[in-house]
Amino acid sequence: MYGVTRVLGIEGGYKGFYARNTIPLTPKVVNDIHKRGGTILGTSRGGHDTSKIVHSIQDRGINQVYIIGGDGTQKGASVIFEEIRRRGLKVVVAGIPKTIDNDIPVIDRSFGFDTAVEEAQRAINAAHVEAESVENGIGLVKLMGRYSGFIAMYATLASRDVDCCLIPESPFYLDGKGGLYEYIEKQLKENGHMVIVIAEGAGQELLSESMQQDASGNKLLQDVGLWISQGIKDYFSKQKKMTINLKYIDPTYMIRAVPGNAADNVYCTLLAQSVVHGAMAGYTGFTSGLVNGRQTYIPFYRINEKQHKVVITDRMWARLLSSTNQPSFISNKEVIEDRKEHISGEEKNEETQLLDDENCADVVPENVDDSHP
Ligand SMILES: Nc1ncnc2c1ncn2[C@@H]1O[C@H](COP(=O)(O)OP(=O)(O)OP(=O)(O)O)[C@@H](O)[C@H]1O
Ligand SMILES: O=P(O)(O)OC[C@H]1O[C@](O)(CO)[C@@H](O)[C@@H]1O
Repeated sequence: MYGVTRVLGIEGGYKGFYARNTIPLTPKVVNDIHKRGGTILGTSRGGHDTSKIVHSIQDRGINQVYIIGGDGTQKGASVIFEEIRRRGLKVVVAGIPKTIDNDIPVIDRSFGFDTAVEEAQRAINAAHVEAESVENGIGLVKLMGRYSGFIAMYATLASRDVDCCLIPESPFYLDGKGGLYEYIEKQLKENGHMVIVIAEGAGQELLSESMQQDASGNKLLQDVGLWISQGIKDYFSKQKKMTINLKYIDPTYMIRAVPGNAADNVYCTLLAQSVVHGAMAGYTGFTSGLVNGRQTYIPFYRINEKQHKVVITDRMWARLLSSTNQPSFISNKEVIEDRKEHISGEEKNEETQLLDDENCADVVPENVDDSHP
């Protein structure tokens, strides 16, 4: 359509700009890539040397740069865009939101998220089958989500087999009234089994603090799945003298490695075509994505101004609580504070904009435990 004859793929993430060869991306090379998981270009963490990257873009005579990845990648793209602008180069920089975590703000969802939620169903289903087959069975599934629990929340909502979903945004506690152990005991007594989903970033404040970071500067997390498995086993064997059968499933990399599903493949086509149209129309410094179902170009500064996280005082989390019947682990006071924070000024999010304040009673979810300090 635009008469482009040369498209280069940069290998291995940002460091590939200055450390490795390029791959010519011809129609033949990319023809079947949507049927494979992973990336034919390779990926890496760290290695964002802005000056070297922009030198390499200049040296190679590249005039449009399309950068595919998660929230960190979009930040890196923005820094490249600023440097290109500073040098006065005529080079477009555009971002494509691709991450299973769905932690990129503004847009409806990132490419890969839908697939991850779908694939997580298989693990949750396995956990349910295993838990149901034994006496006092607990199926525990760990899902990805370092800082945001979208995969865990949506996988839980989709499955309906989950009795408790733990995410980074919703602090929880183990012992005492309204705690996780009490809830597990109740579920086992009532149903004989239960399924727990935990996002990898959940409850990290309860584990010993890790100071380590990966090459991109992301905090290296402790394995919360192993930790909580051990905690539950110890609690029931030592404190309750009760036999439980806990099966822990960690499908995280298996989920990330699958090819995109149909919905994600359609979304990917839409993102790819739109981002090229945007660049060809002369836009730069933007990420392409759906907002309220409409294709948009969002300036990097808007994409990168905050982290996208589950808002636990919004309706989606309330829907989850009422679907699992788990304790909310938060007090009325915390809910009200949190709502104030999220409803203030222009920060009103899409969910809360559906009703004006005057249409709302002072609603606090019924299942909020008011008794815990
Ligand atoms: N603030 C930043 N400035 C420049 N580069 C950054 C910044 N944050 C991250 N990057 C770079 O972006 C790349 C990807 O970042 P990161 O490893 O955090 O993954 P991501 O894009 O968030 O995707 P995911 O976490 O979903 O795998 C890395 O090369 C990292 O160095
Ligand atoms: O172990 P790795 O390859 O650094 O990736 C783990 C991280 O990648 C992500 O899946 C995003 O791709 C995060 O949810 C997770 O914390």
